Amino acid sequence: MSCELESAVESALGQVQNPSLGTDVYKAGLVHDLTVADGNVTVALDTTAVDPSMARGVADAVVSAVGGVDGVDEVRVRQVTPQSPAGGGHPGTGSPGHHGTAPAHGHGANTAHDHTEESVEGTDAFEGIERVIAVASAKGGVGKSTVAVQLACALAADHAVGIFDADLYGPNVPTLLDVEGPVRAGTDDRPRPVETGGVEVMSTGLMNDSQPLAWRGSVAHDAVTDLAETTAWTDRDTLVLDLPPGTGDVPLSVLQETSVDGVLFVTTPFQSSVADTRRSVELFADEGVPVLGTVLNMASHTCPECGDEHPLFAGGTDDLDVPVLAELPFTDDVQETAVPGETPDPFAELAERVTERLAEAGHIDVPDDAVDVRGLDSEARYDAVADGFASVASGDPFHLVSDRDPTPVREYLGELAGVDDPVLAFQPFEVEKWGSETWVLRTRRP
Ligand SMILES: Nc1ncnc2c1ncn2[C@@H]1O[C@H](COP(=O)(O)OP(=O)(O)OP(=O)(O)O)[C@@H](O)[C@H]1O
Repeated sequence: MSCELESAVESALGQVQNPSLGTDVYKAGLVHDLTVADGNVTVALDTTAVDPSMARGVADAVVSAVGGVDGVDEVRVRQVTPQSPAGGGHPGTGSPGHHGTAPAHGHGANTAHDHTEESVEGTDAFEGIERVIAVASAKGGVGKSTVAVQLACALAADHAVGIFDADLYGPNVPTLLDVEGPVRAGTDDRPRPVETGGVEVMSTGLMNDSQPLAWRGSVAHDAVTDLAETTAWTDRDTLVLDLPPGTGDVPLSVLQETSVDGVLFVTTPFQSSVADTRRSVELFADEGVPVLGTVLNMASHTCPECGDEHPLFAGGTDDLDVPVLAELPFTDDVQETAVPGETPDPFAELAERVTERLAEAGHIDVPDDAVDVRGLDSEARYDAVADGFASVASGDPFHLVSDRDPTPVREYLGELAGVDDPVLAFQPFEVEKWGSETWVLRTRRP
């Protein structure tokens, strides 16, 4: 460990203001632990005392400030609570409470600088996987895991599919697919998924009691994102993510910290379930996660005697603002073990609808004058941002479309605007993720 680097990092942390407490994050005691090793910096940050609306901004500012220190290659911010162990991540990996890329100091359209955005990388749990589809539900027991597993099996007919069970407390994906652990680690110490019929499966339900789950002591969302990040998938193009039910901390942080292209909600048509789903859909949409649609599960039952179809729940779906992609009957087929590539009809159709909706979600709703830096190299990105920003008057909106998390660009915008504290100056500063490679930033020129 280099002492110079460590003290440079500390002094960068001293520059990050905590707007709630009116002092820097270091003095405010928010930094619980700091590890600097070969250019990799991990900051254990407790933002529980910070106004929740600003906590994310503080974490972003830490990534930005530390990422700007010469010699820093990667910055991770691990969110900790006063009770959680600062170093409670998976051994050797660290758990990514928040991560991000950060630009270096002094970058500018005309500045030749080696330390560009590309040289400072965060880790993305599902990096390299073309499309990640999350399956969520407002309530438990509505068939979310069943739909997730059947969807994965249907997509496996044409794709290399993985399924990740993010339900720490009720992991039932292994049971539905009839697979067992234990999970084995490769030479790189990363857990290998278990495979069935070409589908790769990872779940805490595959771990047996004797396996040293260091992350058991960690907060739940860290445990899940940690496992997501370390799992050694093999060349998957599609990943189905079975979220825990509800809209608590765990599903939300999993969505925030992974590259999810779209979420599918599962509900029964029962009135209160639909009403809860509507609220959950709004919440997820507020988080910037594209909601693909809903599945109405156990909608009807076909009488084996007379062959007539009977609705199972009273109520409708008028309340839902998102399309219903499938109505699934209550059938015994669904209760049988799911087999990759051999899926009951309604799920094959659902897979097609989901694929269509994913393509539609690629459409981005931004004004024509938004600056689009997707696909540009580092220098061209800075040029495009500088040009676009120059044409924006003080108080007017500025929109940026990027193929990576644009949060660190705030520092650069701050330089362009000549403000001392970009976190305070750029309000609002909203980053919305539209897909695994599309982010939209909405802010105003101070
Ligand atoms: N369409 C269906 N027809 C018949 N049985 C179904 C159907 N959908 C789900 N089930 C059954 O309902 C039970 C609950 O399903 P599942 O475990 O998928 O729900 P869940 O929403 O994931 O629950 P939780 O998240 O609370 O664990 C399972 O026994 C499953 O086989």
